[in-house]
Amino acid sequence: MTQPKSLWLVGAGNMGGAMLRGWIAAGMPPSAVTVIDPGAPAVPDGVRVLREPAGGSPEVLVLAVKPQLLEAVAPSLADVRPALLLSILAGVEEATLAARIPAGSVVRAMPNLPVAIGKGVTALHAAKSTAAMREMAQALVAPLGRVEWIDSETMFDAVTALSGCGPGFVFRFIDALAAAGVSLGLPAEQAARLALATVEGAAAMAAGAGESPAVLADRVASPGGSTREGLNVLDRDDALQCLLQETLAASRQRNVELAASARG
Ligand SMILES: NC(=O)C1=CN([C@@H]2O[C@H](COP(=O)(O)OP(=O)(O)OC[C@H]3O[C@@H](n4cnc5c(N)ncnc54)[C@H](O)[C@@H]3O)[C@@H](O)[C@H]2O)C=CC1
Ligand SMILES: O=C(O)[C@@H]1CCC=N1
Repeated sequence: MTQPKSLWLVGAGNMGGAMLRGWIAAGMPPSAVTVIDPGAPAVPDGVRVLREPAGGSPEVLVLAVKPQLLEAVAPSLADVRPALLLSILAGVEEATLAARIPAGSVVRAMPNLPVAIGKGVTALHAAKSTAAMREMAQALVAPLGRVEWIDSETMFDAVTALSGCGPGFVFRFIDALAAAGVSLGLPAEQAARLALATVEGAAAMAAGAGESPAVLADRVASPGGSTREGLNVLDRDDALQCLLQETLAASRQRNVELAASARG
């Protein structure tokens, strides 16, 4: 990996912390990283933690605070001149970021929580970045899992809804699968183990298979069998499809609102 000489992580909560764990596990030297977070988060050994910037500029600044905090945080970064600003703020556009933080290049990123274990997805977009800083951004997130460049920033809110928020929806599905098992009489703890292992195995199989998930689903559903009966419930009036469309549309709409309020 092309290591940045210095990286500031502004905000090391759930997502910033997950990226930091992923980077350190992938071999980034802790001494290259400074976390700036007044919440005094727990960080890997050797990572410096400051409550606020204390002068100087890093090569890479990763912005990982809540989108609603951009206005409050930006003044403390007004004199910081990173070569690359990598923002993971949901909804907040590159132009909004560039107007507040004087970085050489701005790259927008949308990671998801499994980056902590190197199994995440990170979407990237950069309208005005130099090629070198695009490469730096890509090299930075590559050890965290899959990387996808998004052609148009207008698609970023949709990507955020799908892969950024997606783990939340999958975690909820695992719980719902287990609860449905409990409703059939299974003990709760056993149902939870069965649901989790089933999703883990099915996802790993789908990731490694040459066939689509639709073909794999048909392979589970032997004609006249019980899986088909269950799939008929999910497919009736496109019930599952409609539910997920509504789910992603609601998430995307929230990102649109966050972008509008960050624009000011
Ligand atoms: N949680 C997730 O799965 C994902 C989150 N994101 C984005 O990541 C960003 C952070 O979200 P979470 O980590 O979930 O939130 P969080 O609330 O867990 O973390 C935010 C962190 O910012 C810190 N903070 C507050 N004020 C600060 C300041 N003035 N300077 C520096 N740090 C400050 C807090 O102490 C906290 O540690 C958001 O913009 C969100 O859109 C993006 C993809 C996925
Ligand atoms: O829900 C949130 O605010 C963030 C954005 C993407 C995933 N989590």
